[in-house]
Amino acid sequence: MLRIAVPNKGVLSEPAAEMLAESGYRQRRSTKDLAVLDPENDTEFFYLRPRDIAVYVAAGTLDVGITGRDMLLETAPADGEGPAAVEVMPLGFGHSSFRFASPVESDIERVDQLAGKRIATAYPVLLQRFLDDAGISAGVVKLDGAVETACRLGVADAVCDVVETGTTLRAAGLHIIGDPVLTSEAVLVRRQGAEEIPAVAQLRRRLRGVLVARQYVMLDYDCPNDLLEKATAVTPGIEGPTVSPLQTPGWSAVRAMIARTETNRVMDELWELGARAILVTSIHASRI
Ligand SMILES: Nc1ncnc2c1ncn2[C@@H]1O[C@H](COP(=O)(O)OP(=O)(O)OP(=O)(O)O)[C@@H](O)[C@H]1O
Ligand SMILES: O=P(O)(O)OC[C@H]1O[C@H](OP(=O)(O)OP(=O)(O)O)[C@H](O)[C@@H]1O
Ligand SMILES: [Mg+2]
Repeated sequence: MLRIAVPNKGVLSEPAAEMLAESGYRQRRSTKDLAVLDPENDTEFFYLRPRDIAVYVAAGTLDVGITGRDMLLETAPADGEGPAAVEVMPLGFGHSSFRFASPVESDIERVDQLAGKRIATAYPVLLQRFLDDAGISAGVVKLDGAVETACRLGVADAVCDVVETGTTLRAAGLHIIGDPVLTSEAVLVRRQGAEEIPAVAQLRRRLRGVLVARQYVMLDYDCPNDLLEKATAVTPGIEGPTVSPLQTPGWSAVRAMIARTETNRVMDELWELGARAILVTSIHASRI
């Protein structure tokens, strides 16, 4: 039986469950359910705090889990201090960055000016590791959340926090300083050194299938044979485009996957080249 940890709350919770459902697994009906059995896939899901997921996976109690890269690194044991969980694959949602910010009216504008200051964060391990690597000595104020308010209330001079749109920072009168300490997204994790069991390999293929279906579209077009070389260079596909003869002499039909974000640019380019009947369709599911 495969045992999978899924975030029970927070921004990662819904998209993680959605991705698993799209991958053909049964998911919980109510947000109060703590576990769900999926007998058809011989799998059990456990709904846990995203911050705790890597801990269960590292201990070997659960085979794999979905959590944020930042949370995985925050809970990782120091080198040689017990088993760790490691990232297996990024899942394409829950993007954020972990960054420093200071009050707009303060004189802290660069990371090196954080020396001797108090920095509030909900990720003290990540922050301390960064400060050690950068050779900056500063005070770390550990908070549980709503970190942005710490400066206004006088417990910190700056913060190091998760930023997505930056709205929360701006509303708190803070501005970003320096480059991101870390860029994060939801990731699949498993125990370091764990042998790949067939059920995990299948889960990964299914998740990758969903990622491909979300990131790519299928493109079909008709093309004069003398333009085929140029046209297929624009649409190389993943393993090469399918080219089949059309009944109209001198023309071929081409089929290839392209990145969803490139759709209109590629269609315009093909049209300019002389391709016609250019059609785009969504991919419902895939195994690549
Ligand atoms: N806009 C966002 N706000 C917060 N976290 C985000 C955002 N976008 C992505 N994430 C990611 O989600 C995870 C944080 O999840 P969550 O907010 O559930 O945890 P938490 O803040 O510790 O818990 P809680 O808010 O319930 O106290 C991190 O991996 C973070 O990088
Ligand atoms: O850049 P933004 O799009 O504004 O998003 C980032 C904010 O969202 C998160 O808070 P959350 O809602 O998880 O509350 P918390 O701080 O209490 O955990 C995070 O800690 C930031 O405060
Ligand atoms: Mg939060």
